[in-house]
Amino acid sequence: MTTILEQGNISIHTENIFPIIKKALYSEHEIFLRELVSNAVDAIKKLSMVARSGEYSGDISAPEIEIKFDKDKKTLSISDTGIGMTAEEIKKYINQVAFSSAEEFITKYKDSAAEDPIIGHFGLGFYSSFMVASTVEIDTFSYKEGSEAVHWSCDGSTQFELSASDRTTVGTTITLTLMEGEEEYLEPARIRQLIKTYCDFMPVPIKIDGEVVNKHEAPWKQSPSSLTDEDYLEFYRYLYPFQEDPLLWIHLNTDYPFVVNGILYFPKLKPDIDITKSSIKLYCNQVFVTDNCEEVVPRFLLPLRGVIDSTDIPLNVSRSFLQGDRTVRRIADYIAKKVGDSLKALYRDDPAKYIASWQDLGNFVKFGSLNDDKFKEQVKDILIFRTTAKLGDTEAAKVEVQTDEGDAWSEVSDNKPATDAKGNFYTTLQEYLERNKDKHENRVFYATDEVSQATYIELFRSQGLELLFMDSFIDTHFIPTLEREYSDVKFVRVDADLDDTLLDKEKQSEIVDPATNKTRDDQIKEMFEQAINRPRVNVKPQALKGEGAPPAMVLLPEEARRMQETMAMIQQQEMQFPDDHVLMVNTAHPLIQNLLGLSQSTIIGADGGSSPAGDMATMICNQIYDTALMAQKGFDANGMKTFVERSNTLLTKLTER
Ligand SMILES: Nc1ncnc2c1ncn2[C@@H]1O[C@H](COP(=O)(O)OP(=O)(O)OP(=O)(O)O)[C@@H](O)[C@H]1O
Repeated sequence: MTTILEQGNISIHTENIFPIIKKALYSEHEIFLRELVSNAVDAIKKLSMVARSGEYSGDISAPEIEIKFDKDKKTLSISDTGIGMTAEEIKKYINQVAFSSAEEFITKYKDSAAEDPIIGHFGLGFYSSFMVASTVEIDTFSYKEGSEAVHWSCDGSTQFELSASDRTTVGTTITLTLMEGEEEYLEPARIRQLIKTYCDFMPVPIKIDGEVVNKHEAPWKQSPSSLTDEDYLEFYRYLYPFQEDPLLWIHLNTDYPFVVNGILYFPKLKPDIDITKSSIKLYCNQVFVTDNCEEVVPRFLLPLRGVIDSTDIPLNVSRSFLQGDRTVRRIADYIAKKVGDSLKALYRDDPAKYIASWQDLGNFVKFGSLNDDKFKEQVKDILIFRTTAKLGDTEAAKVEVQTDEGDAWSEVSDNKPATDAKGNFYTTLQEYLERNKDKHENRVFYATDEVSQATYIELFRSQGLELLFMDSFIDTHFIPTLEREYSDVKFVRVDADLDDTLLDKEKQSEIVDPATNKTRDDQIKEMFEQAINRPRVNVKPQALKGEGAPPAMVLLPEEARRMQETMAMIQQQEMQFPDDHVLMVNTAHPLIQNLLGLSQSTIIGADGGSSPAGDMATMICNQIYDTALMAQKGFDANGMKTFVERSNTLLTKLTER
């Protein structure tokens, strides 16, 4: 058994702890203003609660806070029309550090307090004024009947003085005599700027030199039904002046299991966006806390903008505390889920708007999916791609949406697939795979550039094959994620390889030269190989279906191209066009058939040297190759010169005949 030698109370010497509270509790001096104005707002709220309960019958119609300066006396004063304090209350709440009235007050007036929460909690904020003031005075007159106005003063030591005051109006004035070095707080412009930062949305008008300087209405605290689109946009423009309007917004509104209000806006995402920086502003009860929201907002939501307000996020806490805090993590999860739900609801209720914003919204949804598995799961049904298919009425947008009431999932389907402004249709990957499973099961054909891949796209389209456009800057990174998700599915770029459905099997090559066992395809391959004379180009004769199919196409096999893209990304360079590529020669095209005839006619007449027809065939092979290359990449100066010269020579020769 342990023998207890002594038991007792730990004693704290106020003289020692006081400087610590004054200096170390707050990182920045300017915070004092936020604290004093918060106290003033609390006092005003308290008076109106008391009035509502019938305990006060005086006038509460013009609540306000007024800030005044006296440069000669070096004083700054903050007056409020709040509840005031009696001498007893000063002794209790001010003289006893870390003794807040909030708890007592909230217990007593709990119905009103739930509607309009009090900011202060700790009973420390007032003392932050000693960071900048050598003397702090309180002049206060309580609403309580029979009370007398009192004056309190303290010079920063643990001594105070309490005396009678000649104040006649209910409320409180706090007067700070500023210390040397803190004169900046005598400048109205500086105080105005601090009020704008910290107190702009506090619910009471704050006057400096007779003029109200804060906005004093917080749209995020209003009910969404009372706000118009224009109100939301106006608020966005107020928060982020000179920025492009946002695509859409979400109004957060929850009381349980924690209080979170806010408005989050989706801006247009630019490729050069800094995804590690947040510009969401964090508030606690309409008091600005920080615009570094990295801990409260999931990383992938950082590109969003707007305001989050939560009483459950403590005001005076450090970064590391926020990171480890369970409530903060749950708030972050809640926000992510809410964002996902809102996007689903938009897709369900207004697919046209969803599609119209998709160009930008899509980047965001993909970015979120890349970064957060839960979010990926949530948005997988609303991840859409522009398709070359013309979708009929039955191919409706389907999405499951969680109802607000609970966990019931309802499947909603609308019969008219929406299009974008240009009449393009959009589809989910699931729908694409389902629609095309008979033609090409588990293969997704995609294009990344409508202009440069036009020939390829046209070939697919003419054969009734459906292509998806994956042409945003994030898609290159996103395709591998999709492949992991749909492990049986292969993604093939339109210029990677020709699908069997595009080939005319009946025109497959038969043996034409019994002596050498060569097929016609072999002859075509040889002819091109000799003519273009590029060992790294793989000439591949194939018969394409369809009259519109081109005589030749340059193909970049999927795997090799992706390797090249990754290399380019690592080296932060643009992708070089690979020397190793495929030249697909369409043996079904009349030009190729004629060309083979032309080159063979030269063999007969040839005596070892070059013949005019042979030269012509070589020239045409090169022209065909260059034209095919042109669909993939531009020429360099030399290539362009050769191409133009050869074109002119060919035309000249043609007209000579
Ligand atoms: N302007 C004021 N009018 C009336 N009472 C006030 C005023 N300023 C302070 N008080 C009283 O003094 C108490 C202590 O204030 P203080 O700022 O130190 O702490 P708090 O506001 O309760 O909590 P926090 O530390 O979170 O700010 C308050 O709870 C309130 O009762």
